[in-house]
Amino acid sequence: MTTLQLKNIVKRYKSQTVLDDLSLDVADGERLVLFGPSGAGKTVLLRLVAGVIDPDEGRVLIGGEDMTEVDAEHRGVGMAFQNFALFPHMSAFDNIASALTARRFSKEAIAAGVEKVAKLLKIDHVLTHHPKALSNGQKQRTALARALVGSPPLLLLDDPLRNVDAKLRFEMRLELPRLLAAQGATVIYVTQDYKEAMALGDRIAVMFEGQLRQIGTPADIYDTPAELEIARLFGDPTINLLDVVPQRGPDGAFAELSGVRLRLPGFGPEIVGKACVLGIRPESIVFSEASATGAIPVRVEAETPLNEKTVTLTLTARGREVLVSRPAGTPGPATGPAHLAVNSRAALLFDKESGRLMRPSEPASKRNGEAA
Ligand SMILES: Nc1ncnc2c1ncn2[C@@H]1O[C@H](COP(=O)(O)OP(=O)(O)OP(=O)(O)O)[C@@H](O)[C@H]1O
Repeated sequence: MTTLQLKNIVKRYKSQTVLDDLSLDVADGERLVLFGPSGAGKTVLLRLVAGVIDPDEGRVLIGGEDMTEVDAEHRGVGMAFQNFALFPHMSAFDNIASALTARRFSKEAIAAGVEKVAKLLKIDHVLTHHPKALSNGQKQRTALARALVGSPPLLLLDDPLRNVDAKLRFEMRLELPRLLAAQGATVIYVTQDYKEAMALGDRIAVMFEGQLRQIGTPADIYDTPAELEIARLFGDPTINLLDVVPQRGPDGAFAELSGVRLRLPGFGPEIVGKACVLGIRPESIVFSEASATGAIPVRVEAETPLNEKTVTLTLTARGREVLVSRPAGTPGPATGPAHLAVNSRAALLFDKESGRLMRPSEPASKRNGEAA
């Protein structure tokens, strides 16, 4: 059963169309991450599902029932906001309990519910505190506890980790999937952080300017981003993007890098002579011997050691920057001349004009048989 269906939703504020004919299906128990830049319309979409605002056009179905005209409190939806939105005059306990009091639970049932979720979120020792006496992390957990306490079948979380420090964000990124899975709820989770999106989402819906531009598993989005803009937003260091005009060779199309031919497996005459952008993730490139087939000469400019990887900036013969990423602790070249081997099967080709990903015309099985 589909828990949530949005059908052709349009939302306008004055002359601005904030949600533009948006349709989306979220399956029962699925964790869908809504990812996109600031102003994309993510919060408006969540508020619309919650029933806090109404669409100008389109329908909102929850559990197969049309809820478009139903009030927020009767939709069975839990929501946590990025700014916590806690009641300042209430204790953490009362803030969490406020989600239940409207539903006429007994005092004992409320206390049991609040304590259970507070323990889970490790805030059971601060339940008597008012928000001003809570750290940002505790406020964030209190807001989350309030959203979780009634075990709503549909949970809407609006960038709940945005205002917490990096350490807590890291911890919560690990903890939240387990916590949300234990709840068994269907979750829509908004974030602008691609790592959070990849860690938390069964699927990621990428949103720009009120439209969903791509929906897929984290691997789908990372490996085959539908647009240049999406490719740029996923990955650290960011994907290498190089302008190329593919040419025709004896074995199919190729692009030239530092005077060396990089084959574009599966692509045919349709891309020859066309302005394209070649996308190569830094981890799809390794340093190689000068004598290796297809070795691309570069100059190593600088190296940046990060936590789990080392990133090297290189320049091609034409002065184009290419980043290479390798696991930390593995040997790399000194500054000066070096050679690169590119895994051409992992290379992506985008139409420069439209920014759309171009798909190879030959089936993958045939391409897999070719040398990289
Ligand atoms: N009540 C409102 N009145 C007028 N415009 C609004 C209103 N609420 C939202 N908007 C506009 O709708 C657009 C989308 O806003 P929204 O808050 O959904 O973006 P977002 O993707 O959640 O961004 P962020 O990640 O920064 O929270 C913005 O241009 C915003 O200015």
